[in-house]
Amino acid sequence: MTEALAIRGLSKTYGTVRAVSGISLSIKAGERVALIGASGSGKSTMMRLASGLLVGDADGGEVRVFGEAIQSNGKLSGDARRIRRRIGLIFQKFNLVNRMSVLSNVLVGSLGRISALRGTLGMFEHADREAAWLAMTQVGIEQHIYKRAEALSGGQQQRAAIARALVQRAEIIVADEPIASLDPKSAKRVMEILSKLNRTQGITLLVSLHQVDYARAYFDRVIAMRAGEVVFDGPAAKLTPAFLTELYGASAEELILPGQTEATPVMDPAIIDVTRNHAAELARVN
Ligand SMILES: Nc1ncnc2c1ncn2[C@@H]1O[C@H](COP(=O)(O)OP(=O)(O)OP(=O)(O)O)[C@@H](O)[C@H]1O
Repeated sequence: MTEALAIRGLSKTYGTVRAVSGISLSIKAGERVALIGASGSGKSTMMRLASGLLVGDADGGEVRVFGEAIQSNGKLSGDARRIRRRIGLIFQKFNLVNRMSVLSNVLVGSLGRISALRGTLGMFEHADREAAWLAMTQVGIEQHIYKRAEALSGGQQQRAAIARALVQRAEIIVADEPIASLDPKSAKRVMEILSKLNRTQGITLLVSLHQVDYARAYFDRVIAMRAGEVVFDGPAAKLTPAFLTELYGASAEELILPGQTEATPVMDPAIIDVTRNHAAELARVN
């Protein structure tokens, strides 16, 4: 089976903090993989490295997306932008441009495919708009098409972000704590949509979660991180409370008891960069 994501010997150090330490893993096309770990275990860093939003240390690590190196030896590939189009990025804080319509936000997904001129003039073709409409119906937000993104609930905004990834024709969705800011009902809906996209369209999923219950309910395979390393990679069913306590000691509580440690909604520089790019692209097309 095709390898969607191949990570070999990847590390990332911030000053004296070893955020990711020599990770190697492989995710096959069509797999759904949850990434769990206590706060600070390296999940976000790993996902940014995997998506080419961040480069690893210059000591031999490599990330391949569908066979193409997006980064190696601490350097981003010259083709990183093109390769990254195969990855749909979903963040905890949705990353929509608030003052733009839901439609415009979803159409951003097609910007990588159309010419710069058409993008600049906002000349989306009928097919682009149709794809945006279809994606919005798939996630159930078509009735909000002309509303500003900021007028939507958190769950609806996250679904708009998923629709944008669909318009982008993402083959793998890398979602960094996509449900951490949502109420349980909205969280369940988002997880069901991601799961359905995996089943019906074969979209590969790599999703980080704070709550192991969701990992067990929606994923076949779970990768658990601790202090920058992979400490478990196997079936979700194995993650019993006793096993989690063995892996994490007292920190297991934040994974076992949902809602105990809501992640702080701080935007980091990489995410701000992505938002800025979307905003600049949207400003050009509107
Ligand atoms: N930009 C940065 N500068 C310095 N240190 C960082 C930076 N980003 C992450 N770190 C550190 O790297 C380690 C891993 O952080 P990371 O955000 O990847 O963990 P996480 O598992 O995603 O945590 P959380 O669940 O709280 O989001 C932590 O010790 C963190 O403080």
